Amino acid sequence: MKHYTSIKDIDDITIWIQEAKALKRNPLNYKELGKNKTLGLLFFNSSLRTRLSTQKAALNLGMDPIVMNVSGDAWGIEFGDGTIMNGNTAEHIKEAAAVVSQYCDIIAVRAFPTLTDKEKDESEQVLNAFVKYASVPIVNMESATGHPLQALTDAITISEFKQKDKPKVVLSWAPHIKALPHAVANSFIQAMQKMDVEFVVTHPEGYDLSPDIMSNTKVNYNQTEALKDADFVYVKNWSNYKDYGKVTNTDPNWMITKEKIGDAKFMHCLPVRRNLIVEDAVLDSDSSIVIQQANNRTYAAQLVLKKILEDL
Ligand SMILES: NCCC[C@H](NC(=O)CCC(=O)O)C(=O)O
Ligand SMILES: NC(=O)OP(=O)(O)O
Repeated sequence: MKHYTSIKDIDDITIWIQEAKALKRNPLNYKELGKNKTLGLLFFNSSLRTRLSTQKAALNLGMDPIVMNVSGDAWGIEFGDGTIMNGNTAEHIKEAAAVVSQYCDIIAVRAFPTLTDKEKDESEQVLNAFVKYASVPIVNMESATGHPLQALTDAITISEFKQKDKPKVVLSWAPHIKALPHAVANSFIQAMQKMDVEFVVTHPEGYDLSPDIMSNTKVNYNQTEALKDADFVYVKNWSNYKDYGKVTNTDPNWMITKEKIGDAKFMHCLPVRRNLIVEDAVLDSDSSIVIQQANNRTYAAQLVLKKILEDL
């Protein structure tokens, strides 16, 4: 594999899940594979899990990770083509990506959307500029429209915890005070489309996600109906997609409660705001598998890095 930028880079999710589980059983089996190889992690946004689990994955493979908070610490990077750079940006992505490529064998990038410029976000300006101007493979650590390391993690976690061949998985929107990206929901939907699951998405009317992502995925605007007989309830807030990046609904009735999820397992990518997205009673119960889910971030990242290293 060259780059890992979206769920579309997964050729066979069933095989990938088996491979990730094998890495989890023996995480140090490929300690020689990444020897003397450097992974550069570039963060334009905050992170706890991605930052640590991707480094952990690299270390398990014998790689040397180096990390930079690009926003704030680096020079402001210009992404526009032909821009007269007399504003706040000091160097162009053409130089920045070419330079970093000389220090790193693989570059991983986190760059959230603007949530104000839909066209720019959907063009994946930052991620695609790295793909275009870097001379080494690029890994998406959450971009404007996708979080494929998270969604691979989620697929592995569902496979581990499922009690039946074809579990029912529900993606439910939940309220939040801030405008959040669509990336986690987008990639989760794309991963579930590749899995053998009964899948339904529930959210308030008007909060429909991109039709390109949804394709013919089932939507039910009635959360109670959607959650019926669920085995996994995956919860995520996202801002309005049509009224782009706006928070047009904060209805607390969409919060996930113990009563609502019943016997289902609760999943969330984290960080999660307690008693806004989900009540304490869920997170503090055995229904919640968010900690085990976050653990799998390491093995999802390790599998992706292993596949790229093998093709270097
Ligand atoms: N990487 C996992 C989620 C990252 C981001 N969440 C956030 O920004 C939450 C921030 C807050 O709760 O203030 C998102 O939704 O895409
Ligand atoms: N789930 C996730 O990506 O967490 P971080 O934002 O903390 O990396």
